[in-house]
Amino acid sequence: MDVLRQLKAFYMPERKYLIASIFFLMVATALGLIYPNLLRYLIDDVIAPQKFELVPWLALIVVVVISLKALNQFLHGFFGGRLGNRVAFRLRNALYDKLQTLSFQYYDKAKTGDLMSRLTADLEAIRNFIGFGFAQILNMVLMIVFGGAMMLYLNWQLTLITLVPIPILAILALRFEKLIHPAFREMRQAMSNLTTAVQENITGVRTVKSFAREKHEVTKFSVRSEAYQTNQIGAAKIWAKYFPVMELVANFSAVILLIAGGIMVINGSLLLGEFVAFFSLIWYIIGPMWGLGFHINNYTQFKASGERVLGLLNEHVHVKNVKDAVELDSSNVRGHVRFENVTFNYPDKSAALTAIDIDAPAGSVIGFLGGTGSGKSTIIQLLMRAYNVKNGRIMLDGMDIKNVDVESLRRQIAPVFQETFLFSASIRDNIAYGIRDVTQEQIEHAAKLSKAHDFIMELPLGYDTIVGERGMGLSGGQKQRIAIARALIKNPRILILDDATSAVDMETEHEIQAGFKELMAGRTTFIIAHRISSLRHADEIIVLDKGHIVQRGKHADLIAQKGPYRDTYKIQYADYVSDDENDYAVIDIHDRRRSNAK
Ligand SMILES: Nc1ncnc2c1ncn2[C@@H]1O[C@H](COP(=O)(O)OP(=O)(O)OP(=O)(O)O)[C@@H](O)[C@H]1O
Repeated sequence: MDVLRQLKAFYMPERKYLIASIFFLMVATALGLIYPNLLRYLIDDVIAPQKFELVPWLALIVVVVISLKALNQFLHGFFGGRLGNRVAFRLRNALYDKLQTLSFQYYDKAKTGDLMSRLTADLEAIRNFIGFGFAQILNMVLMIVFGGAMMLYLNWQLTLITLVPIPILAILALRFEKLIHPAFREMRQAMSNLTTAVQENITGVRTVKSFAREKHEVTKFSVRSEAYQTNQIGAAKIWAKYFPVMELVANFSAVILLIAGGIMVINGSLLLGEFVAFFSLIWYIIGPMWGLGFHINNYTQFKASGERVLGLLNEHVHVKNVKDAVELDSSNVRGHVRFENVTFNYPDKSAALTAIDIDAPAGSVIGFLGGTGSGKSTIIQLLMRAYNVKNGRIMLDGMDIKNVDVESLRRQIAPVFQETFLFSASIRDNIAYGIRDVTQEQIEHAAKLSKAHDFIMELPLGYDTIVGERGMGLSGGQKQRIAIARALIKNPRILILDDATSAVDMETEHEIQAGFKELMAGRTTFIIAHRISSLRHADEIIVLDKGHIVQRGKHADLIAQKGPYRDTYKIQYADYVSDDENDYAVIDIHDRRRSNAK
C-alpha cells in the first residue's frame, strides 16, 4: 500500500479517469447481479405458475441488461486505459527529469541497463496495474460484497454455510503473496542485470571483438540469463503450488452449496428458483477468489516495480541549489576563478586533491600537467560543481560557487573532454548542442576555428551528416574537433580543455591552438594536457602529483628549474634537448622543432 500511497502524486491528477473507470465497472458488476434474479423469477414466478407469456419480456430484459453491461465494461476499459497511459506518461517524464537532476556522484555507480529497465519494464508493470489491475481488484471486492449481500438476502443460513472455505482461501492468498513478492523482486533485479549485460556488450562491442572475447561475453550473458530463468521457474513453482489449492478450496463452496442447498430444496425450505439463483451468485464469490492469485501476482509485480521506480525518484541529489542561489547573468560574469585551500575526496576514497590554491584572473590561461590520477580532472569537475567541495572554497568573481545556481554556473563554462560524446544526430545539431537559435554561419565559424570545417565539407551530406551515438565513421581527432566547435559556439566565459587535443596530431593541435588564441581572448581557460606543447603559452602552469601542487609558474620558469615539469619536457623533446642544463631556459625547443620540420 505504501507504493500506492507514494505514487499518489501521479494518479491523483488523473482521478477523473480513475473515478470514471471505477464507476462504470461498478455499474457493470451491479448489472451482472440482475441475471441470477431473472433466473429466480423465471423458475419460481414464470415456469412454476406456467405464465409463459412473460418469457419474451424476460428475454428482452436480458438483452437490454447484456447491452448495458457491455457498454459499461467498454467505458471502464476506455477510462482505465487512459488512466494507465497518462500515469505512465507522467511517471516516465518524472523519471527522465530525475535522471537529469541526479548528480555525477550517482552516475559514478549507476548502471545504464538497470536504469533502462526501470524506465521500460518496471513502468509497464505500473501502467498495467494502475490502468486495470487496480480496478480489477476493486471489482473483485465489489463482486464479493454485492454477491454476498444478495445471497444473505435470499437465505442467510445457506450463505454462511457456503462461505465456510473463504477464510482458508484468504489465509492461502496471504501466504502466496508473502512468497511471490520477494520472488518478483528478485526477478526484476535479474531482468535489470540482463539488460545491463546487453547494454554493456553493445556499448563495448569494439573492445569485445578486438579482444576476441565473444565467447566470454556469451558465457557471462548465459549466467545472467540462467539466473533470470531460475527466478522465473521459482515464481512459477510457487504459482503452481498455490493456484490449484486455491481453486480447490474455492470450489468447496460450490460443493457445500450443492449439498446444503439441495437438502433445503428437498425439505421445501428453499425454492428451486432461489437455489438456482444462489448457484449463479456463488460464482460471484468463487470467481474473484479464483482470480485472487492472479490479482495478487499483478499487484506484487506492480509493488516490486513501484519500489524500483520510487527508489530512483527518491534518489538523493547531491549537488543542488542552496536557498536563494544566485543566478548568474552571462553578460556580467568576468570569469575570475579562485580555488582557496580546496581539499576533496571522492566518497569512500582518500583525498584526490589536497590544499589546492589557484588564482585564475579573468581571461588568463591556466595549464595543468601531472601523471594519471594526479587530480587534474577533479579540479575541473569541482569547478563545474559536479561534486560539492567539503574543505576550502571555489570562488567565481568573488562569489562562492556553492551559492550560485548550478545551471547558470554551468552555462558559463564550456568543457571539451578527452572522450567525445556525439549524439545520434546531424553534425550541425551536435555542434549546436550547447545553445539555442544558432545560425549556420555561427556553426561554420566555430567549425573553422576548431579545424573541423574542411573535413565536414568533404562528407557527402556535409553538416547534415548523421553521426552514430559513438560517432560512427569519424576518427577520434575528427570527433574531438566537433566537440571543440561545440564548446566554442557556446561562447563561454570559462573554457575547459581536458586533454581536448589528445586525439589530433601535433600539427592540427598547433592549428587548433592558433584558433584557440583568438577564442581564449577574454575567457578564462583551463587546459589539461599531457603534451608540453599544449601548455607552454599558459599564464600559469600547475604541476600536480597525487593531488598536491608540486610546481607552478610559466613555461620558461619551469624548464629552468629541476622538477617533474622539466623531466616531462626532457622526455617529450628528447631529440632536441641537449644535456646541458642551462640550455633549457634559453632554447625554445618547440620553435626549433618546427623550423626543423620545414
Ligand atoms: N568518479 C570518481 N569516483 C571515485 N574516484 C575517482 C573518480 N574520478 C577520479 N577518481 C580518483 O581521483 C583521483 C584523481 O583522478 P583524476 O581523474 O582527477 O586524475 P587525472 O589527473 O585527471 O588523471 P588522468 O590524466 O588519467 O585523466 C584518482 O585517484 C582517481 O582514481
